[in-house]
Amino acid sequence: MRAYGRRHRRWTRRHPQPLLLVPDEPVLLVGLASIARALFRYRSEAAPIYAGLVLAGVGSLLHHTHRSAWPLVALITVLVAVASGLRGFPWGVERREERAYAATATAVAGGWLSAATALGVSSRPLFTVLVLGIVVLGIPWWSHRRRRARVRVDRVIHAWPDLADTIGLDGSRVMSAVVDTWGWRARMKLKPGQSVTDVVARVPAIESALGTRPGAVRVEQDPTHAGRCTMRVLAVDPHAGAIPWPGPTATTLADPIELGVFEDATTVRVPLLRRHALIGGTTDSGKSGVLNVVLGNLVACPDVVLWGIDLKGGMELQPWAPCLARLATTPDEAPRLLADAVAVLEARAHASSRDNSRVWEPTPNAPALVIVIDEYAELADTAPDAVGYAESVARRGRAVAVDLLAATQRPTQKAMGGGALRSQMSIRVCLRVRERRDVDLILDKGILAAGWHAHTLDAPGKFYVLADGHNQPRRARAYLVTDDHVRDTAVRYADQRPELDPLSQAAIDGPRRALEPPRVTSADLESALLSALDEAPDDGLAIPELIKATGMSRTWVYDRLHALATNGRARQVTRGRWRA
Ligand SMILES: Nc1ncnc2c1ncn2[C@@H]1O[C@H](COP(=O)(O)OP(=O)(O)OP(=O)(O)O)[C@@H](O)[C@H]1O
Repeated sequence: MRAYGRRHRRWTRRHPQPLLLVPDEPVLLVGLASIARALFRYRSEAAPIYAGLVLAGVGSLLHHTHRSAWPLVALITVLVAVASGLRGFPWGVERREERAYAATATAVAGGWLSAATALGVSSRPLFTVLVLGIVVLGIPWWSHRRRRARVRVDRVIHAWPDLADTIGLDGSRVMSAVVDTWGWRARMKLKPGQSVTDVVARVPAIESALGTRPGAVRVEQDPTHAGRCTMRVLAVDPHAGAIPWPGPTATTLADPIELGVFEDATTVRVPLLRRHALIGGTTDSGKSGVLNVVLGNLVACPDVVLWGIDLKGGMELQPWAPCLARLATTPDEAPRLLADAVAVLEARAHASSRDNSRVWEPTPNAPALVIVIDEYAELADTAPDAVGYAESVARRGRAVAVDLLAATQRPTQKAMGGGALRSQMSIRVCLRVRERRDVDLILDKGILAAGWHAHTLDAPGKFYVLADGHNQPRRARAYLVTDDHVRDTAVRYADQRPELDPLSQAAIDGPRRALEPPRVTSADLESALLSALDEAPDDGLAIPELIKATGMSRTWVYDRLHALATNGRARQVTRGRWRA
């Protein structure tokens, strides 16, 4: 018997028989049901045809029942087309190109319906126009990337219960999904007892089931619920090509600046208020690109006055000139500009201590002052007088909202003042560097060993950022701001730039000071310590961080902290950690 079974199995393997399904339902019903299922499944692809059929049906009905209503149909068409073009209403589209498409499609469809109401669907040119309209308007619809992505995601969500069974996450559910530029993200609810660790362990299986490239799926825990997580699916590698700048997103200096995107397609957001920034990288690494992203945002902020120093003859900053209140392009102008910045910060510091206010809150009437320096090493070489002022601004400017934004190709010890300037720069952006040791010079000592491998960055605009909230080595790519973007943005905001407040302007207009390198007074150092304590996180700053912020010795820092603690201006949060 067993031998017969074996022979039979072998025979059926060699001579496979067609599978004969015997449905319980009548064949016609089963056939209709599968057609209906297919029509429903491909509803997005077939939408232009369905829309054409609906138009033909409604047109025919209106022609027979309300032939004289065609002007009303035409009027409604105009109103809806205008609303879709301006607001995306009622189609729920936001992007400009999508709104334009919606308005055109509405106008064509409504125009055709008005004509069909008056003349009848079968009148000769109308039928041809309908078919042509379906084909012509269907082409952008069928090729639209976001629509296709949305359909793919819908299908994945639909098929998820089966996929989840296959990959060992049975019982998990996709609650919602959103399509974006890089792919899509879904909120998932796990079966009781499952955790995000189970999902992370199955990421390769998920990638295989979804048919993505390896590394395309990331999973993040929902911070409010242990049984929920977000699954991010990257359809394209965000760093594969240049990423177009979406335009300014900041409307005040208090808004973080969006510099670009990390490898997992999350946006790089960096807060600039009361912080100095250093951008370093070898030639053609994209330093001016990063400066342009920052400037493109700052020109849109009505609470920032911008000054620029560009000793490469204004090559980089000149296009922003309509938005810069001052631009120094020679070794003579640069120290004068920085000396004026020091005068502004001194006047503000004096006013703040008189009014007993600790920090300068930028507003359009009392704006912050941001000084952008392209190629800082050039400044150190050709205008050494300016360096003392720049360091003074770096040390004392934060509390009074006078900030530096410096780019440098050669982050030499000399240019960086032996690290004194760098230590004041709490935002550091490191693009591609030629030598490994430059990573330590731009970012921080020992950081190369911690995985910040900027020497391996392989395309312009790629960078690492070290700043508040960015303490891990994650590769990012800056948005690409084209020359046209720069020109358009500069023209757009040129008329909206604020002026310095009267106090700061008076400090500049006052008697000209001799260009001596500023002396560092104990009041300066104390204000640097106070501003560091003011900006300290809730758990305070450690003594080495305060030593770095002031450039002073441990003993000096301890002495001042105890004196400030006695006056109630500083407190020890935990052992060895202080804040205001
Ligand atoms: N974010 C970016 N994405 C893609 N390409 C970029 C990006 N930033 C810059 N580039 C390209 O890299 C090239 C050099 O950029 P950029 O001028 O900003 O470099 P740089 O470091 O300022 O150079 P230099 O040291 O000579 O001033 C340009 O051709 C630019 O188009």
